[in-house]
Amino acid sequence: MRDAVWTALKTVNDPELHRDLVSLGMIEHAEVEGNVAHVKVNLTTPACPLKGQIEGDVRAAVLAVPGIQDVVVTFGAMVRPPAQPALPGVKYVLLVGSGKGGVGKSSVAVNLAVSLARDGARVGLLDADVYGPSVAHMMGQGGARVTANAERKMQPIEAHGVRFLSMANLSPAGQALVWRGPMLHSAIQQFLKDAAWGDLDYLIVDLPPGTGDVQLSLTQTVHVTGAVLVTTPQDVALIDAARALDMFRKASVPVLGVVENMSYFVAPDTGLTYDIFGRGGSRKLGNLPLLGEVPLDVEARQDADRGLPAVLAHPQSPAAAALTQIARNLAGRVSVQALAHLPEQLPVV
Ligand SMILES: Nc1ncnc2c1ncn2[C@@H]1O[C@H](COP(=O)(O)OP(=O)(O)OP(=O)(O)O)[C@@H](O)[C@H]1O
Repeated sequence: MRDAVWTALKTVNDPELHRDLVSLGMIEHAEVEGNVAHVKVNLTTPACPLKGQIEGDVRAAVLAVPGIQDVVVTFGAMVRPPAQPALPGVKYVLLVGSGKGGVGKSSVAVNLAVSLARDGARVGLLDADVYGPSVAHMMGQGGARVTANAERKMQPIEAHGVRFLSMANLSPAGQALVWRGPMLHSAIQQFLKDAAWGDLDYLIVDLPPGTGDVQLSLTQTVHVTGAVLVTTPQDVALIDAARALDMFRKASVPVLGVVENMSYFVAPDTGLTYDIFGRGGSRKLGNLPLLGEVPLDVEARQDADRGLPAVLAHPQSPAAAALTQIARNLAGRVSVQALAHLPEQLPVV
């Protein structure tokens, strides 16, 4: 019966990778006790967006095996290392960029990082928005100071399950940075290479808005896995987003998808929906996967101001639910991209 269960599992495909779970090395074990099958599936990311579907497909396939009365499906997860790690110990570097300022790029970066960590991934967050570093405040750590460890490396600050570094925790509050390109380049290098990030599945990088020195520095310093483009749906934002898209393409950074922020607003008193900036506008950016639409949300803004990311403070709110799903969709896209060129048979992890 055990063999029949394995044969049944070979008919279940990962919905995104379009290959069966056995050849993908995702079945950690499949045993039969009496008439109950116990199957452990090792996902390619703890933030798997299709866990429910995989569970349903496994159950259906195994229950079809004659003699099996019940199936217990458990899950583990290990983010597979890419062929080329981004940095020593860091599997994937994901840039969060925008064309225009103020479209919610930092809010998205913070909530993506916290959401992936909540799902069980090891996550770092680098605030590379050196001119307007807001990540520290949004993480509730505006007053914290970065220290050096025994090896004289910068020690990331830990908050909400995420390790992060921001210029805001290095320079005195309220002081402007007046830096030229080469200084910025070395600051970014230090943040990436002279910091004790430890082992990370994902390092999320909040870029400054627009197309400039920092973006270039980053793509020259590490192997970037991909970028997420945040935009609001109105034409003036989309024009700048298209420019950012072009920059990523020229730097050979794959754009993993678009987040449409401030997509719509649901009035709390009437429940009526208002498309203030023109919902769905980000589809004009062409054939990019839409990772999700985040509504305008007063609570999410208040949460950001008091340093508690919305996915933690109000996880059930529509904005937080959208951000959680976006984080999972992104993790799914990273797995797909990383595992796109698979050998025929992968070892079980
Ligand atoms: N969906 C949303 N609903 C309500 N407020 C939001 C939403 N997204 C972002 N905000 C608020 O809008 C403001 C700007 O957001 P944020 O700082 O994330 O933008 P940004 O694109 O990173 O800006 P910058 O150009 O400074 O880098 C913040 O006060 C944030 O809390």
